[in-house]
Amino acid sequence: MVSTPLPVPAHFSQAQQSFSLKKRRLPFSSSASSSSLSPQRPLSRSLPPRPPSKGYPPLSRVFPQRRAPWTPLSCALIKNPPPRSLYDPDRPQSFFSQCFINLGLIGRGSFGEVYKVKSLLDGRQYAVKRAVQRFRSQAERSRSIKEARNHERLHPHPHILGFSAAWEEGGHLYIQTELCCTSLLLHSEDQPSNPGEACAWDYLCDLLLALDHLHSQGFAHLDLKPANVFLTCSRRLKLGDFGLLLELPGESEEGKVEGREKEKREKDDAQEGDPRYMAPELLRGEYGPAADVFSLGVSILELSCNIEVPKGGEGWQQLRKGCLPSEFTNGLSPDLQVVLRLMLAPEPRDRATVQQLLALPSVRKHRWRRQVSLRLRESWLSILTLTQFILSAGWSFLSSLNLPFIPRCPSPTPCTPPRESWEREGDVSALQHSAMLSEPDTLTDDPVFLPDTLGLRHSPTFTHRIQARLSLGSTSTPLPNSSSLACDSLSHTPTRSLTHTPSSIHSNVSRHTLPGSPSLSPIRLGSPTPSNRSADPQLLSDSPASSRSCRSLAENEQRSGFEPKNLLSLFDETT
Ligand SMILES: Nc1ncnc2c1ncn2[C@@H]1O[C@H](COP(=O)(O)OP(=O)(O)OP(=O)(O)O)[C@@H](O)[C@H]1O
Repeated sequence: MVSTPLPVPAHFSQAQQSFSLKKRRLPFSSSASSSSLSPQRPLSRSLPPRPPSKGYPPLSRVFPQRRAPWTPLSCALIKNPPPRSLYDPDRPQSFFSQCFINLGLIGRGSFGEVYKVKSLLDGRQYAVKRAVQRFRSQAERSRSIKEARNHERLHPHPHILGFSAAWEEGGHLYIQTELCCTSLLLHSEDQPSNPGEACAWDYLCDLLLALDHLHSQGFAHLDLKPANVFLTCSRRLKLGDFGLLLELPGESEEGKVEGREKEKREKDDAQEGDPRYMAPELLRGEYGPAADVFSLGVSILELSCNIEVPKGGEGWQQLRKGCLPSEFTNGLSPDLQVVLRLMLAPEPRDRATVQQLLALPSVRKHRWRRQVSLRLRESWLSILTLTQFILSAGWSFLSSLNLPFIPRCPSPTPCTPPRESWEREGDVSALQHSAMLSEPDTLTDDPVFLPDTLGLRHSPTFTHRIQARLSLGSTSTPLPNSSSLACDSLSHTPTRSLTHTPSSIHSNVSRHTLPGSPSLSPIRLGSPTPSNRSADPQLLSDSPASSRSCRSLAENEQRSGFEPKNLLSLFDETT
């Protein structure tokens, strides 16, 4: 009997037809300038476009707007709010500005921006994901809260991204999690060559342990893919992004009935994950832990064979019928091929469970090796960090003694930076200045969240979701550049529409300014009124206050060691 091909969702229509070798990410500098939004990139990382906005809270131009209050969303934060000495709601600064030092933007996804921060509560570094869009409906708000609460409910595990807190402020959702180095997708694309089978076994062992923990707690992830897996500095894998997490029905009879109702509600709510990693039974509405095993199988196939997995077409159908691309998998060891077949069985009941996979002799052997190498690497890293700390503490102690035989660090000689970096510096300072000079709007965004422009790494799904949104399904529309996208998604008021070119690392402009950045009081930008003249140093000379701030600006610029020289002054100096 000829089996009917599986129905293909509408958004699969622009899919790659088959398997192809993975394209390597360009070196960082060039990829930053050419931007990850290059139209040549394969259409391989998209998810269905988000539903259109159903409305937006009205803003009054007549009555002053008040910042929407800070609302803790995670249970831990509700029970233990930060002490008033750290966060005082009566102060004009946001909760984020009062409790964290923003160390910079580390990534941008379709849903939010991720910042590296230092918590002022415990002095440790975290990642804070901030939704770029305000909640547009109550349903969206409930979904986001559910994501945060579900993540919080997962007990800590060495292979699950640690959750710290979630809150809402100014209509934006914030989720504070453990800080990692990068995502598995970015890491594998950054490798100069195929990471090989040994790495694939490591990834498999870590992720099987993560899934085992998740499934034993009664959850299914439903969106497992390399972009949702993070790597720590010791190369330990952590499963993250619990946006589609599904709670499975309980074991007891009572629990089963209640669970089935809950499951039905959850399923009605459930969204589709990335089509490339999606298990075939999800299209029939059968959600369960087996779907995670299939997605893990596709991820390991992708990583071990270094291929782009198709998101539709014949290749997609074949993979869901249990046919692996032999031209790629023939190079793998028989053990890994067996494991892949067990994970990619078309029917969920034929598919191996996580427990069965963990019990396989080949997996047990690699698991043991992986544990040893992880422990060694983590111990080595701890020793390095400790040594570094002791050395720097010792050095600062010796320097404070002013001993004659301790050489002083020579102050950096000012040099003329290459032209490109002037331009970038100029862009950044323009950005910083515009942020510092603009009056903090009670409703608009906190200036700590200025858009980063260069060095910013969009999460791979971001580009394609934006493209999907822009072209509404047509791939022919060329993508705008990243700066215009940043403006598009981030500017809420005309004064904030930034027309700069991609520029350097996002910097922190809050009450916690980074060392060397000028600390100016907020002044509105716009036409040259007395209050905004400080934006232009030439206009400053006539007011004492403004000349003071100009001087401090100039001093700061000198301190930073970059002072563009013109050719005439260089000529004067030499003659
Ligand atoms: N905890 C973290 N530690 C380090 N980097 C992170 C962390 N969380 C996210 N990132 C970085 O930020 C980028 C964007 O994050 P993320 O993918 O979670 O956003 P998103 O909006 O959920 O994206 P999408 O929904 O498109 O997957 C990632 O590619 C990753 O590089």
